[in-house]
Amino acid sequence: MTKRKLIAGNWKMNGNLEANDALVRALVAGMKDAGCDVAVCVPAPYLAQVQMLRHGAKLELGAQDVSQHASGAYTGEVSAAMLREFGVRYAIVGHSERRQYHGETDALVAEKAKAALALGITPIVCIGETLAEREAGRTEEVVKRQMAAVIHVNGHCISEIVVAYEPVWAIGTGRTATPEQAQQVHALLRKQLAAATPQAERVNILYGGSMNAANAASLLAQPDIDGGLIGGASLKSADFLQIIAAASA
Ligand SMILES: O=C[C@H](O)COP(=O)(O)O
Repeated sequence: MTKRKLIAGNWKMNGNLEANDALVRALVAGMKDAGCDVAVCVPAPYLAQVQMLRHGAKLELGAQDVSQHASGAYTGEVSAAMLREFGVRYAIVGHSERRQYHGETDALVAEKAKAALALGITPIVCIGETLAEREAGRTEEVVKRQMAAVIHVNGHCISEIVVAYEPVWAIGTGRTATPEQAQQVHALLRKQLAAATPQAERVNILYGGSMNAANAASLLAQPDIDGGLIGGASLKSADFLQIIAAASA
């Protein structure tokens, strides 16, 4: 049986009550026949709103981050248990924007993935090299290091995660990795997972970085690209629905 692809929207710090309402209603109406899994990762204050709007639909709910701590004096943090109360199925961890602007390290990202898994939330673990790292020929070394940290901490349940390969130079820039460039890294990650678990084929490895309605089909046709983590294009229902359609084909 072929694995279902996963299309996850990452709204980042965008949205408001009115715009979210229109977007989610359009998605729920337009994705009735989706042949892939679909999620939207929304800002924490809107989890309750989107949970209510998606009621009864196949649209899954995701968070954009999760604390590595279970509870306690950690001002500003949101725990996996809290996310669970709002029906959250996925939590992005280690997005490059959090690594870059919030100093998140490989070790912290691995702990966040562990905290999510402990509460039955699937972490979408983001990894990817910067432009400088790619140009220095360090792509393989960087993505392997980021992946290894997550495998090290989550060894026995590593097949339960989702991986998102997001080359930093492709995020929000309109400069997409070619299908071949992305496939090359995805294959490498699959191999690394296979060394850690006999169930590496189960793991959805998503591509992220300027994926849009026009380029989704060619990226998703690659053997190791099992879906997408979509930023900008997930804010427009028509574009996001076209990507969902491409992943359903
Ligand atoms: O999480 C999503 C990625 O950062 C991709 O964002 P983008 O589709 O706007 O390039």
